[in-house]
Amino acid sequence: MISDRIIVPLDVPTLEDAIATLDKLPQVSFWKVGLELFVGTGTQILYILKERQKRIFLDLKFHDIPNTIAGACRSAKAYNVDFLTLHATAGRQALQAAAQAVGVDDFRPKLLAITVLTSLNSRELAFDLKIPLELPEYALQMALLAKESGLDGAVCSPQEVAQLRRVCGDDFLLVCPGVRPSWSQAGDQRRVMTPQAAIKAGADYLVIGRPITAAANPVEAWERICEELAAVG
Ligand SMILES: O=C(O)c1cc(=O)[nH]c(=O)n1[C@@H]1O[C@H](COP(=O)(O)O)[C@@H](O)[C@H]1O
Repeated sequence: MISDRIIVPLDVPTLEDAIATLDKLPQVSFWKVGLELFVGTGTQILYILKERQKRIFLDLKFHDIPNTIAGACRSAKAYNVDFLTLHATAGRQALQAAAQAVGVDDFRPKLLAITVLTSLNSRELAFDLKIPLELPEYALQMALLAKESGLDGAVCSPQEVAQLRRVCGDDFLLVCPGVRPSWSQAGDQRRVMTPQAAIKAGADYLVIGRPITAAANPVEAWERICEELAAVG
């Protein structure tokens, strides 16, 4: 089902808020737990999601030295989450250490590398971060580094997903935040596309938060996105 390819982030500060969001949207099968909720409330939400038989994307975006990354990945594996993120810019050794730490069994989380955050534009990449490559080329290089290092996939903007799909192949998972239906606000996202365009361009999964969770009627927003995606076929 196309709706199983939409991941909704639980970007809220408390467990009560998270549970209220889960209760409001029982149709959602895949939830993302990120820094705000995890730092604020710890691991309890992971058990709640498991009890409700939901898939879990643990988005802690590790960025550290290889030894620390490996330990963090081993610790995260214990929660039986489906996806886990780390920054490609942690470097080849750290990415390889992460892949080795989670192992090859069926219960390991799929490791996804952040390429270039969807809140950045090409000007910031060049002038603030001093990256001399064009943004799409840099995102592609980060994805290739992740693939060569043994990761399962990458997180990228929908604006780069077609190129990453072409070069990285069909068995490399591509997860796209920065997704905005035509009727929603971009907010702090800089490189956005609509859900239909992102799926057509080759995304496996879409991360869509505020257009659903901050909508006046989240269920209606969710259904509208699902209907729009169903039309893609
Ligand atoms: O790793 C992520 O999920 C992520 C990577 C990225 O480049 N951009 C990005 O927005 N995200 C996450 O995707 C979600 C997007 O939420 P909305 O902007 O509300 O749709 C947030 O939870 C972000 O932390």
